[in-house]
Amino acid sequence: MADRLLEVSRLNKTYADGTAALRNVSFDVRRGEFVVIIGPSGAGKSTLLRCINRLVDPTEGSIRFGGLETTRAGTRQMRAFRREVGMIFQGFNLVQRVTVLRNVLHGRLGYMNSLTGALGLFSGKDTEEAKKILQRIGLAEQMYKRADELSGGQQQRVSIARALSQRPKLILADEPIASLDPVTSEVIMQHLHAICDEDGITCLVNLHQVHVAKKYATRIIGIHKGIVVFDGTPDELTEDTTERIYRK
Ligand SMILES: Nc1ncnc2c1ncn2[C@@H]1O[C@H](COP(=O)(O)OP(=O)(O)OP(=O)(O)O)[C@@H](O)[C@H]1O
Repeated sequence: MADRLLEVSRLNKTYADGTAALRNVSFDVRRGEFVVIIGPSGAGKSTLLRCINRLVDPTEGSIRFGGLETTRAGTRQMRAFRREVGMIFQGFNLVQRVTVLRNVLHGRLGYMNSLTGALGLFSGKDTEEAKKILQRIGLAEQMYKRADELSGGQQQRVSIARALSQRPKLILADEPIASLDPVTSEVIMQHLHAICDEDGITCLVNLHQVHVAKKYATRIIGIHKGIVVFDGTPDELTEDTTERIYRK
């Protein structure tokens, strides 16, 4: 189907110590979906996102992104793939000592050659674009501050802005609100959801909070011990199913 962006098929990941983190995971994601992955600690949520962005090598199975089999992609194809996939992490992963604006511009590095990238020679167009993104996410006044001068919620907004500056087709967010208070978490989820919705960006988010998943997801995938045990709409996720996902 043409509107399928991601196809995960019979994915297995067993770590070197024998831990089976993912078992036969299969699902497709259509363009524009906002998918939330839930499951208890250790269920395999991070491993799944890391296999999709190729930070972790799957043991078996296939991951197709826009038709590209990422598990067999060459260097050039991986470079293009990395430009099209934005990552958001629990710990923000910003460069603390540089400005907010420069952190956002780092999203453009995949489009530059290694020399201009290493020297930080961002174009005027990229800089203007980064400023617009910061305005959009409510951080225009902070753009010349160092990243470490910002609150956790502001830093996470910077990391959303950095992902956006890549002009991604897919955003993978690994527990983006796990270290934030409930009010700040809400702000982050609102920004992430609104941006993906407005720009037609597909999003996969790992979350621990079921009520947040139900509020924002167009679709929820529940993982228990490496197995997909639920895949449906927020309305279809009953209390019984939630208990099944989180059972010990
Ligand atoms: N590098 C690794 N080596 C060995 N085992 C690992 C490694 N990374 C994760 N695991 C194990 O794989 C399983 C899945 O872990 P993963 O971090 O993917 O789960 P998770 O659902 O994201 O958990 P959390 O919500 O706590 O982050 C766990 O049993 C974990 O201990």
